[in-house]
Amino acid sequence: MLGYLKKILYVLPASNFHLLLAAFVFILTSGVEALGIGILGPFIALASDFDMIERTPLLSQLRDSLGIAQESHFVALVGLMAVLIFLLRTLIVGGTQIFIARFSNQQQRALIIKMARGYLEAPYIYHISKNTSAIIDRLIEIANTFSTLVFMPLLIALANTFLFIALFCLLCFTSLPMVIALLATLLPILLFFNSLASKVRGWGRQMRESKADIIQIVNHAFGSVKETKVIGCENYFENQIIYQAEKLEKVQRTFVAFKLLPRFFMESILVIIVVAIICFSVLINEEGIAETTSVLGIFTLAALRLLPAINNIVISITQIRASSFTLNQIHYELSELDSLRYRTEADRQQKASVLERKPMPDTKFNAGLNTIQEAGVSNTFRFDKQIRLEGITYHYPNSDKPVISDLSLTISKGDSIAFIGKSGAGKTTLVDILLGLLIPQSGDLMVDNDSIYQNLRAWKDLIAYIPQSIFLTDESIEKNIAFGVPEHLIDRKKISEAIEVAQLTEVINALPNGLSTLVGERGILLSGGQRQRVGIARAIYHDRQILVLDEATAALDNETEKLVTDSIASLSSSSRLTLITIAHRLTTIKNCDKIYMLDAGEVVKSGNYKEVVENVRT
Ligand SMILES: Nc1ncnc2c1ncn2[C@@H]1O[C@H](COP(=O)(O)OP(=O)(O)OP(=O)(O)O)[C@@H](O)[C@H]1O
Repeated sequence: MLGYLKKILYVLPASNFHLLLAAFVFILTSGVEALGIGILGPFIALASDFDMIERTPLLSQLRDSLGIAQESHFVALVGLMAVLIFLLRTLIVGGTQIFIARFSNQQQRALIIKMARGYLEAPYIYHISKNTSAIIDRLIEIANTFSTLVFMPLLIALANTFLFIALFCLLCFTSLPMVIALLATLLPILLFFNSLASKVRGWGRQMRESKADIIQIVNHAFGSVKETKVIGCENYFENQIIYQAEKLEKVQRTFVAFKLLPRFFMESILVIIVVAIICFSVLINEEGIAETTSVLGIFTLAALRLLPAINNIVISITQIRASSFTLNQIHYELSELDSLRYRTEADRQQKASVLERKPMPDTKFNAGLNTIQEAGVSNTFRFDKQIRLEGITYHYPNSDKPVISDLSLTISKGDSIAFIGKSGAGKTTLVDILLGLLIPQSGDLMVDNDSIYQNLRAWKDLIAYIPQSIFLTDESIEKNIAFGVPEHLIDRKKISEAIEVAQLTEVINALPNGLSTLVGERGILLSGGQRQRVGIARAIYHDRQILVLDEATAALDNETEKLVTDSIASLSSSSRLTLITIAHRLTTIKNCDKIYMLDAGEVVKSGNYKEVVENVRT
C-alpha cells in the first residue's frame, strides 16, 4: 500500500497543504460523528431508566443548575440536545462528502491540464513514436479513472479510517469484551479479502486494457473511414469491438459482485453479535436487560456506523488495487514526460554551452500552454543574411546509423532552395532539423551569427511549415487561416492578403458563408488542393520569414499549382521570403535559386535546376 501511496502522491497535482487540510477535515468529521453516536446511547438508557439521573452526578448537577424539577422534562431536554448534536454531525458529515467529491473533481481537472501540458511540451521525437488514441485515452479516460477510482477511494478510505479509529475508541470505552468479539469475527473476513488482492489487480488490468483497446479499434475503424468502407471491413472492426465489450462486461460483473460481498458479511455479523449480546444479558440477568441498555445502544449505533466504515475501507482498497494498472500507467506516463522535459532542456542547455554561447531567455518554451497566446511576440534573432548548416550529423534514438552525415550548406535570405533525392535519402529528417524539431547529435545551425539552439522558440517563430497534408480544425476557414489566434485578435486585413497570395479568393467567394464557412472535420468539405492553399494562407498570415514546403503543392492541379508557385515566388522576391522545399515533382522547383540532391544523408549534387536536374536526366 505504501508503494501505491508514493505513486498517488507523485501523480497528484494537489499541494501538501491541501492534503493536510483534507486530513484535518476527516479527523474533525470523525470526532463529531463519534460524539453524535456516543450521545444517543446514554439518552436511550436515560429514557428507559429515570433513576440514572440520581446515579450519575453529572446529570443530577445539570438538572439542578437548569432548575428543572420534573424528570421527564429533563429527559426531553437531553433528547433535544442529542438531536441538535446529531443534526450538527449530519451537516458536517454531508459537507465532508461534498468536499471529497469536489476535491477529487478538482484533481481530475488539474491532472488533465498537467498531462496536456506535458504532451504539448514534449519534444517532437516523443510524438513520432506515440499513438494519438493512446494520448486521447490517457487524457480523458485515465485522468477520470484516476480521480474516481483511485483518488476518491483513497479519500473515502482515509475518512473512514479516521472514523473507524474514533468509533473504535468509543466502543473500547463502552465495552471491551464486545470489541474483542467483534474483531475476532471481522479479522478472518478481512484477511480473506486481502488474500484476493492479486486477483483484484488482474480484473482491474483487464478492464483498463479492454477500454483502451475499444478506443484504439474505434480510432482505426473511423480514422480512415474511406478505406474501411471501400475494403468492406466493417464486420472485422465490429467483431473486435464486440469481443472487447463482452470481455469488459464479464470482468465488470465479477468485480461488482465481489465489491458487494463485504457488506453482506458484515451486516450478518452485526445482527449475530447484537442478538448474542441480548441473549447473553437475558441469561445472566433474569430481570431483563435494562442494565445493558446504554452499552447496547451505543454498541448498536456505533457498530451500525463502524461496519459501513470498515466496508468502505475494504471496498476503497479493493478499488485502488483494481486501478493499480491505471495508476502505474499514469505514473509511468508522467515520469516519462517529466524526464523528457528535463532532458530536452538539459540537451538544449548543453548544446548551447558546448557552443560556448550564453542561452537567450526562451520565453515561449518556459511559458508552456501560453505559447499560442504569445504568438506574434517579437523574436530575439536577427535574420538578415543567411542560414548556415555546419557539419550536421543526426541519427534517430533507436539506431546508431546516421541519417544525416556531416552536412554543411548555406541558404541566403530571400533564396528559394529545394531538396530532392530518392525516398529515404533524408530530406524529411533534414527539414525536421531545420524546423528545430530534431536536435542533431553534432554540428550547428546558425542564423546570421547565432546558433538556433540558444533560443529554439525564437527560431521557430521565423518559420512556417506547410506539410503534405494540412491539418484543419473543424472551424471556419478564417479561423483556420489565423490558426492559434483568438477570434477577437484576428487581423482581417492580413487575412485578405493571405487569401490573395494563396489564390483562395475565388474558392471563398463561391462558398455559401464565405470566410465563415465551416470546413468540417479534417477539412472534408474542401478539396485536397483547397486544403493546401488554406495551409499556405496560414503561413502567410503568420508573417513568417522562412517557408518550409513539404511537397506542399503535390495535391494541386497543374493550373492551380502554377498560380500558387508563381505567387509564392513573387512573394519571395518582393518580401525577401526564404523558401525551402522538399520536392518530388521537379516541375515545381524550376524557379529555385539552388537545388540540393541528397543521398544517404549527404549532399551529392547542388546547383541550379539545369545543373542538377537536367544533367541527371540526360
Ligand atoms: N522515426 C524514425 N526512426 C528511425 N528511423 C527513421 C525514422 N524516420 C525516418 N527514419 C529513417 O531515416 C531515413 C531517412 O528518412 P526520411 O524520411 O528523412 O527520408 P526522405 O528522403 O524524406 O524519404 P521520403 O521521400 O520517402 O519521405 C530512412 O532510412 C528512414 O527509414
